[in-house]
Amino acid sequence: MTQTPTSSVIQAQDLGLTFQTNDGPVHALKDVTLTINKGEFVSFIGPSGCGKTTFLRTIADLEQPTAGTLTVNGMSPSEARKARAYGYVFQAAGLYPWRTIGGNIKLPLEIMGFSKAEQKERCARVLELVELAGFEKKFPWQLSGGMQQRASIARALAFDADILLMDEPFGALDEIVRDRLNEELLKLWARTEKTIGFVTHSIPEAVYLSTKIVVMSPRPGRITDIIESPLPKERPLDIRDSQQFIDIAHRVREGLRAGYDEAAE
Ligand SMILES: Nc1ncnc2c1ncn2[C@@H]1O[C@H](COP(=O)(O)OP(=O)(O)OP(=O)(O)O)[C@@H](O)[C@H]1O
Repeated sequence: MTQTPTSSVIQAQDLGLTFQTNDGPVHALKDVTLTINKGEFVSFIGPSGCGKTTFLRTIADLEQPTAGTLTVNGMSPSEARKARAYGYVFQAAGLYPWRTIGGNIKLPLEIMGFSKAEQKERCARVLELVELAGFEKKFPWQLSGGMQQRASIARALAFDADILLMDEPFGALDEIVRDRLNEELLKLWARTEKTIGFVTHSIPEAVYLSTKIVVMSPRPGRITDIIESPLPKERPLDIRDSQQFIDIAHRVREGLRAGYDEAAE
């Protein structure tokens, strides 16, 4: 088998972000050094307030770092945003209720000035990818929560950016739907070869999905462990019963506990 050379897509070096608030400075990120390579699926896990969302938002140029350096595809986050380097999926599906699913997916494409024909073609393609073909004319309220979240993923995929940033996209869904979407997301990742940054609170979700798991802890928000997953790329759901899976989950839990202990000191 030939090994594809790894190239770094996101590179953070000693990255810091301190918010100045009325209650004093909040160190949302401190000394974050991380490389995300092309085609990796990287999860960020940690307790509330450890800076997971802030890190994703900094990559997306929605927050400005106060220390260190960050590059996305070799560019500054602002240049990468202008080059439409990524799609972003938020915690809530965030679909406009007065627009159909197709209308929601086409909206950013409209704003970007894609032709009607191109919008139609892209919309059909991404709906197919998330297995929602045939739902283009439905309104969000006619879809289940899981389907709405898939539509929101389709909208993020419509730009065809190489990087997909996902902030707890399945957090509000029940476990059975979440399992199914996790499986579908892995298939989608394998088909599209995107680089994915994924925020979660769930240890099984992080271990099941990721090639790399970044464990974080709060006050200040920092990385306590980076785990390269030895699991194969092809992952049936029952891989979660394997010893290898249990061992990785154990290491994530240990990393989380270490972060808690340090923060309490
Ligand atoms: N705009 C802001 N102004 C001030 N403080 C902020 C701002 N955004 C985030 N913070 C603070 O920065 C820290 C990190 O927040 P962040 O939302 O990144 O954490 P998180 O790990 O994503 O948490 P959660 O799991 O609850 O979403 C928190 O203490 C939060 O209160």
